Amino acid sequence: MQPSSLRTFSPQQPSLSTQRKIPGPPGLPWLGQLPAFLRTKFFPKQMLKWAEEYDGVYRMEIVGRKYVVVADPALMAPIMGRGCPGLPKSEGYAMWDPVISPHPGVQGIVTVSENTEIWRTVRRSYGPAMGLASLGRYYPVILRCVATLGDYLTAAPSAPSAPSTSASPSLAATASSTPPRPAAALASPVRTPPLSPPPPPSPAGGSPPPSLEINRLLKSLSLDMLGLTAFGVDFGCLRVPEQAALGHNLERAMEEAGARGRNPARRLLPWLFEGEVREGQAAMDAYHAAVEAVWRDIQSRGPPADDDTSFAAQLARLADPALGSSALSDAQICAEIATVMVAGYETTANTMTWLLFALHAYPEAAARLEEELRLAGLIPSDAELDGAGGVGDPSLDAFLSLPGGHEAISSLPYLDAFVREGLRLFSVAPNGAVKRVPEGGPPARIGPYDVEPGTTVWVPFWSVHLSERNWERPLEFEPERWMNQNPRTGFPTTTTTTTTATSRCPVFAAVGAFRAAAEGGDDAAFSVGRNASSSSSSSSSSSSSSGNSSSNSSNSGSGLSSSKATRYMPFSDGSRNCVGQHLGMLQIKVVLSYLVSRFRVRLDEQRMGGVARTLERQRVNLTLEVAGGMWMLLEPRSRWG
Ligand code: HEM
Repeated sequence: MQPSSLRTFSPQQPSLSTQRKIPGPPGLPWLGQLPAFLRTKFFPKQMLKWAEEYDGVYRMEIVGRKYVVVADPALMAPIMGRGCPGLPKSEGYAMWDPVISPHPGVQGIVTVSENTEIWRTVRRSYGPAMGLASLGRYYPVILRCVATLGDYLTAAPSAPSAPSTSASPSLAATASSTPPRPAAALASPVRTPPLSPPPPPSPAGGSPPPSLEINRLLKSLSLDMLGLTAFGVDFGCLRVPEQAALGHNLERAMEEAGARGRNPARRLLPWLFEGEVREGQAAMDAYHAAVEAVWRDIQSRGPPADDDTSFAAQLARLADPALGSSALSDAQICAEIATVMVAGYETTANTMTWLLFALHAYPEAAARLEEELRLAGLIPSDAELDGAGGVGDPSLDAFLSLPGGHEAISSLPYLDAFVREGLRLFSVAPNGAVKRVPEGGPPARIGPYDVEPGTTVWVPFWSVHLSERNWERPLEFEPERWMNQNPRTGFPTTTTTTTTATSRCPVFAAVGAFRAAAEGGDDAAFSVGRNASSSSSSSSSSSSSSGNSSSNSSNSGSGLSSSKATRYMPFSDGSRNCVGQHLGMLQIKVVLSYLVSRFRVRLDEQRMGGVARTLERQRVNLTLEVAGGMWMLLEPRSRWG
């Protein structure tokens, strides 16, 4: 089947169809497709199979609940809220609330269903802290963290939070303007973290590097980066093993909340589950204590300076009593801190993990990336390594002396393509976005369909990113495909050949007409019934509210410039897209390029059973990970590491 970007559809006005006309897999009465979900080990694959079978839109029912699943790029806008308010999020997100806050009813911006006034206020305030213009302030902090990981991996003296005793003379220059705070009492350890011990120093040309569970290390790195960039707090997860308990508590808390969401008996009859629920609750309590400690730390700094638009400063402003009734309470601010940690922790760490895996699994792409980094001067030459005389970190120096700094790194074309392709093939949020058509209102119009109130509308990113109807060779890792693709929509930046769609029935013909309209940017095709005449949250729905102005403007110059179709949404899309996407991308690019600069990265084939076996071990709680961790060998490029 051809990718939809290559199709032409007749632009006839489609006739509306009811939800019942949407095809879907057979299911049992009331249970619906539940047995199929329970049978499958990795349900994103099952959903992808159905997306292929039913041409991108299908209907499901699970325990009496109605779902419409959409993987068709042309139908996304009215769901996600691109150029229109979009649908509210499913109330199902509330299952994560016990992690976000110990206070019933207090939510963070990621779980709140409607785009409420608080959501708008918070989101708007994050703009200056998380937008592209703010990235410069975070770059040295990110470098500091990744250099600490590099030192840890080579068992060199770890890069401390006090730059003066740094292993690298140039690390001192990376001190941020806001000095990081020590993390005393932040972690409240509940579980002992099984961090891989640092490998013993390897003599030059000596024995092969030891195997390391890299995902755990990258999770610690991710928390350290979040702590320093977002809150100005040094969690020290990489340096101080006990501090890594913060990540463990967060994961355990998420696991417990997920288990309670799937099985309400766990909440109602906790004694049935022996110590598990108690242990899960203890992890949640410890996590909340850590979050409160972060907030106390931010408060202890006093009112932020006028020109301070850091994330911590913006949080402090949200709580300013001068805002009167609009000021957020301590509980609400803590919920926002907890939210940002939930949202930015595993997503970033697991993406970095899959990208390191990609270096091994796709050696040609890895070689091209290495070549680009070498040409940019980011992989020190042998002469530079020898000249370093074993002092400091030549890789870090190369990054620090790169003209253009973080902007130069962000715009390396192959690195960008490599990361984007990784975010597609290893969709770290495979479940995607889950929305709903509100009860008691009109149906939502999605493409040619009227979708009934009370229906859950599910956009699984795994299906969107890996469907054969959306992409050519979707299961191949081809960074090259990004060389002429709009980074936001995933569609080619030049108009390409077109073919005729196969229409299996009149409903599909109607869908086809909507696709044509989507690719032509016909707004009329995207009105969502319930909101067509409402302006309720439209003012805040554009990504500019998060300072993501470049996201929208990146369409310009594209052959699909006015298009609302999108087949690429690792950071979601529309009004509820990711606030931290620019920061996340920068972290990922710096970490990946730094590790390539300093190490040769290989999978521990023996332990992981090879590339295919590793892929078979993909699993998902909230994010895509590998069961049992990712064991890898990182061989220093030189004896200095
Ligand atoms: C590779 C890294 C990341 C990926 C792939 C990612 C992906 C996503 C996705 C898919 C959503 C939408 C979730 C949903 O609607 O169910 C989201 C929302 C969000 N993300 Fe990220 N994220 C990443 C990093 C970060 C970072 C580093 C931060 C913060 C520092 C962050 C903060 C948020 C917040 C606050 C939201 C909620 C926005 C709202 O609902 O208005 N994310 N992210």
